[in-house]
Amino acid sequence: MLRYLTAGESHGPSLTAILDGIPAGLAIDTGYIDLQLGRRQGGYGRGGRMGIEHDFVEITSGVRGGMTTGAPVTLVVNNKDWDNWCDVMASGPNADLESQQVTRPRPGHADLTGAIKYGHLDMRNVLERSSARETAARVAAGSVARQLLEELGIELIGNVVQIGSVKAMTQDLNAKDLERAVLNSSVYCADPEASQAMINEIKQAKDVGDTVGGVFEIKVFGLPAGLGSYSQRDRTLDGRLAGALMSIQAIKGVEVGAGFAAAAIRGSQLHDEIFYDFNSGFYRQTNNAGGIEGGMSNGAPLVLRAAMKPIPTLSRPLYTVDLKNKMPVSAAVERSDTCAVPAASVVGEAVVAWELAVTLLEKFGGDTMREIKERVAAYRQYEKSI
Ligand SMILES: Cc1cc2nc3c(=O)[nH]c(=O)nc-3n(C[C@H](O)[C@H](O)[C@H](O)COP(=O)(O)O)c2cc1C
Ligand SMILES: C=C(O[C@@H]1CC(C(=O)O)=C[C@@H](OP(=O)(O)O)[C@H]1O)C(=O)O
Repeated sequence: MLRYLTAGESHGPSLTAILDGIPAGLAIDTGYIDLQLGRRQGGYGRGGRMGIEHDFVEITSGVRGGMTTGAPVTLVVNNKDWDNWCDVMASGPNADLESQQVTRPRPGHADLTGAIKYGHLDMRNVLERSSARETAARVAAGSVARQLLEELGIELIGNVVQIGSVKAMTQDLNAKDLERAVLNSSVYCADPEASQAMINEIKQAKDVGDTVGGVFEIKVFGLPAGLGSYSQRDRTLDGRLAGALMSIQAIKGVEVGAGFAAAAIRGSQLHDEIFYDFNSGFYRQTNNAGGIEGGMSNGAPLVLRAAMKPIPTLSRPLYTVDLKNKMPVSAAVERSDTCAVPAASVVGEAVVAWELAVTLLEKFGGDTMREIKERVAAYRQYEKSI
């Protein structure tokens, strides 16, 4: 069974992910993990914190000589900002709990409900863990899963398709060309014209002390048919991927394939007709299903979209109520991002990669990469020959 946990506060010393169930014999390239961590820090619209951090991974267990051993893999990403926060964040009795106390909850953030739930007056105790800083650990974990998938010929890439009201044109590209186009854009959008308009949209929001959200699309190429299952509801691939994407901070909607648009068209226009080729097996000429039918991958590329709301911390803050005296005040203003949709797209890639690795190991089992590769290769032959 493949699973992981993360721990760590936004301004604490570090973030940690413990990955359990990673098969032995997987080559781990820390440079690859660092590349993904760097992408997550980037994207036009990020705030001052990203100028402080320079994320890279340290592996403290489960890997020897660049190969996984089958033992739990521990990944650590240090917070450089800790140096500026160690007095406030110290775990001992001498911590300076007063100076950075947060008592003015930000509408749209976890502050108020977290304070009620965990019984805090100082909402620093909430925001430290609810912060999307935690997604650095998730990207590190997802990058390990992604290396496993890549060894099996499965590739994925996130593409920002909307920022505020600016939408990109559909890009029907193969995995490599899509990745190239995304990496070329400072908002991680494969459509160069839309990229520039998206940057302007973010600038305009920032100029008036506001924030902006958007939509990213994750495409996965090279999946075998049959990951996930219809046999129990908690095993459906679409349910699990939607859950993974919705678990990212500020994600408020997920679509698979035609998604919400499917509700407005007839079945005859929507469903992907099935064809057969004697060399390559079953295929479809359209992909409105987004690569999932009956809770299982159907062999076509996966197409998932996630909608992100605008960042809750505004430099022209909204009204709120001070927890100390219940008087109306402006919400706390923390240093903040204006738009983090490009970063969220990299987090989306990571959580999707992880979930796919889980379902893949569920189907094929195996404690070593050799076993898994043999089983996947045999299954791919079977898929073609059926
Ligand atoms: C990559 C990323 C960066 C984020 N940056 C900020 C930020 O700088 N300021 C902020 O208030 N919220 C930021 N958020 C969003 C909050 O973390 C999120 O809205 C909050 O945790 C409440 O969760 P919810 O929106 O899912 O309800 C970011 C989210 C992501 C995914
Ligand atoms: C630190 C990261 O994102 C943070 C997410 C975040 C939030 O409230 O979610 C608030 C900001 O933190 P700070 O208050 O330290 O500037 C972002 O910078 C990161 O992505 O690595």
